[in-house]
Amino acid sequence: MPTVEITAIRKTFGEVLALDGIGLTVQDGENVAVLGPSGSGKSTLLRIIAGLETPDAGDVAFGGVSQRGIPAHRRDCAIVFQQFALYPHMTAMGNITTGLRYGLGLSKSAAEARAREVATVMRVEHLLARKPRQMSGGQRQRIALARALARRSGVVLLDEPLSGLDAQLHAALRVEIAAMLRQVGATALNVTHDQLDAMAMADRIAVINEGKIEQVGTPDDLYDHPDSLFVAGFVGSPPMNLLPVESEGESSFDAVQVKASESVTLGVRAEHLTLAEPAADAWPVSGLVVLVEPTGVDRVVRMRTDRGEAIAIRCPAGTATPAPGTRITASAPPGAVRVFSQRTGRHLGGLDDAGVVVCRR
Ligand SMILES: Nc1ncnc2c1ncn2[C@@H]1O[C@H](COP(=O)(O)OP(=O)(O)OP(=O)(O)O)[C@@H](O)[C@H]1O
Repeated sequence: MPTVEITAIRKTFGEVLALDGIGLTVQDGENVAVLGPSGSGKSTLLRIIAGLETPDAGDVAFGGVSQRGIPAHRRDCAIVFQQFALYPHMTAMGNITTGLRYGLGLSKSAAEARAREVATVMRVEHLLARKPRQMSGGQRQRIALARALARRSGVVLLDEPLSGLDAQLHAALRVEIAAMLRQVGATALNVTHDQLDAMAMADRIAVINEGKIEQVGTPDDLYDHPDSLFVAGFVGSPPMNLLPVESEGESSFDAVQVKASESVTLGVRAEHLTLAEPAADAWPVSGLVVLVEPTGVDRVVRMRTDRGEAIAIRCPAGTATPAPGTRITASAPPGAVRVFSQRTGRHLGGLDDAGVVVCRR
């Protein structure tokens, strides 16, 4: 399967700069999620890779071959859109085979054999004689995916393939799609605004914001080592707790003095805060309990500090949790705290790096 190389892609729509120098390489057989908020440029990037949109600058290459000037229907890629876009008057079999017959030039019997093969893998054989209106949303999406995979393209592009499905189906199909892509070995790009989908499905995630890539990494990289405030606040559920501090100022961590040449923000994950008796070197942060959310696996205690920051603390299930309105103190091991520049939004590397000193008062 081809490697997809995206180099310095720029795209404007009139005044709007949709993509601002995007570079990304997806390895042979790898599944990369492009994760970002609405309007960040995800769909535009996918459409450029598919050849449905032309970039102002930059290039897309499949397996080392530039796709410049190659029309969408001649590129070795299949795309699954958010809207399933099945032909309503055709059966599922017709929907899968049409492209194979008229796009790839397969005979009717060869196209139908291939459709049956992929339908078996997708467990939708029993739906082949049905028309879209006779299927549920999840079934229609499986057929749309089967249609894309039946092309046996080297590159599979998915644009929010799970949106509009109910929560249970969404979670089930997420697992199936990821397994299916692995099975066919396709090089896949999967656009989503849902970080749980990205974390669950992808080998690596490219986080995109305002037309630029913020960070590319494995789900664990992004979670444990966010390069920017944007990634820290976007990846993870709950997202990283963020505590702004003016330069030479005090933070909501009671025991902590920050000495920095610029204003910084301290970040700490909910599971690194504990309500248990703090270790001697731990950093305490106090506030009022707003809400306790049982998640089944554990409980998330929502607290508001005296400075007004919203803090989430993950507590093991079965432990006693404080009632709303109670004043509590949580604490974090200093090593779990990340420091970000407020000016650039970037991670400053470590507590003592880049002119930032964070120490006990
Ligand atoms: N055909 C177009 N004409 C004008 N502006 C466009 C066009 N397509 C996209 N844009 C603009 O480009 C930016 C990126 O849009 P894009 O659809 O790629 O974002 P997205 O991240 O996929 O968003 P969503 O998750 O809401 O689909 C947005 O500001 C959008 O308004």
